[in-house]
Amino acid sequence: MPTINKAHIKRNSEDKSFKTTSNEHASSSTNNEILNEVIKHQYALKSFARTIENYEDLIELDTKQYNLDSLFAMDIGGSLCKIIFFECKSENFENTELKELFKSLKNNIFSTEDYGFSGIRDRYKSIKTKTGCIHFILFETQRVKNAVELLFQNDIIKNIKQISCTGGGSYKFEEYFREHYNIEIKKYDEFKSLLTGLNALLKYSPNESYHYNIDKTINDFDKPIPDVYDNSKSIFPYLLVNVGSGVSVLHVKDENNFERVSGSGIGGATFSGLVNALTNINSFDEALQASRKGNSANVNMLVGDIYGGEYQSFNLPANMVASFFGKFSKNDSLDKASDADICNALLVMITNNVGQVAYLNAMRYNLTKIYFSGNFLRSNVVAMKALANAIHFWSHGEIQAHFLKHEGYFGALGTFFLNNLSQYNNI
Ligand SMILES: Nc1ncnc2c1ncn2[C@@H]1O[C@H](COP(=O)(O)OP(=O)(O)OP(=O)(O)O)[C@@H](O)[C@H]1O
Ligand SMILES: CC(C)(CO)[C@@H](O)C(=O)NCCC(=O)O
Repeated sequence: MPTINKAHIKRNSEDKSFKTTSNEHASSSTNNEILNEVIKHQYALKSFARTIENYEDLIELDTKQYNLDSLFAMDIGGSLCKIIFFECKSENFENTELKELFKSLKNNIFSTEDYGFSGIRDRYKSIKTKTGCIHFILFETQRVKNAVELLFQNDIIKNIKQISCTGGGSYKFEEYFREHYNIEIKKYDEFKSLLTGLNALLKYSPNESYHYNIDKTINDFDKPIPDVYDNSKSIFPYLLVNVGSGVSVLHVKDENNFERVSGSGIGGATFSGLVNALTNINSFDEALQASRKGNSANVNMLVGDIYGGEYQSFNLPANMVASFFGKFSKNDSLDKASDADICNALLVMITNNVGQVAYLNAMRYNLTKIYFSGNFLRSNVVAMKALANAIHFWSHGEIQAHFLKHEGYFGALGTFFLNNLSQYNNI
């Protein structure tokens, strides 16, 4: 078995164009660029999906029954733990002790937008409902234990008896929650939750989904364009491609009818894992930013490297990737690649693979609409545009790629709805 010579790459990364060798060495200008890009994307989505409307079908939470348990829902995945916090009105608590605890919980959560090493509250994603506001928080799954302690102080934990939860971690951490906090995990299936959250927002929250205009001659090529729905038409059927740690592909036929038709083990954690193994970069956002500066031709074997130019008979241009990371098969090429080149090649490789799996499954089930969810696409504009272009190109414009403001939060949101909304009580 060949071993990846990470140390070799790291040792030789000194003279490369992108010099981020660790978090502490990242220059402030790099950090600013990351921030700018993320803020620009978030700013564009700011006005999307801010409320839940059209309540005829979506019955509101029963305001008389609030307790601290029902305000939370979690989705503990392979990489990230997503948490929903529902901020109801404090007068909904009849019990004075609970009312006070709720106030201190709110103070704790809203005193900051960053919790510990990895926790983030996505302020621009919060959604107003008739009786309160839904907030979205995430942590790295490896820090889920700290997350509980940071969010809920001791006196609050004692008053939480049960938390609704989905994702693999609802099984993996069940015992831990019981033993350490005396909290029971109420489990919900991850795909049922994912679709409950997604369908609710597609139907009731204006502009949850958006697309990119793939015509580069149009000025707003760079901007996410909100999808406009005709309320008299069904949102079904569609293909959902969830790019989390791994990739799951769901054929969604209608509200209560879906099938997991495909998947791929080449997903978000593959990206993060290989960035970690091959470079000195150790955060997802930094890797995305680095990928923008990289030249993957230092890493990938191109058609031109094999043919000396294009492969004319079959229309394969010289700059087309013949084999991702193919140049690494020659030892001396390792020295020529920077961390940024590697990040770029990895991002494109994984995105291309996701795109192909998505396109082929859409063809297989004759679907013209693909939604992409999951945190691999979190502020990942490069990947989203690449997916939009690839799907358009391969399908000759017949299939459109759609993206979602709440990217990786639908599982947690669906769990929150399933646990609280009476319309789902019979499920
Ligand atoms: N701040 C971040 N920290 C770590 N990974 C991030 C971050 N932001 C985005 N990601 C990417 O998102 C991926 C996880 O996505 P998501 O939260 O949808 O999946 P998951 O629920 O953890 O995984 P699964 O559903 O497969 O169990 C990571 O593997 C990484 O590629
Ligand atoms: C295992 C799950 C479902 C956990 O969310 C996900 O990571 C996934 O779909 N992985 C890909 C598995 C496959 O190759 O089909």
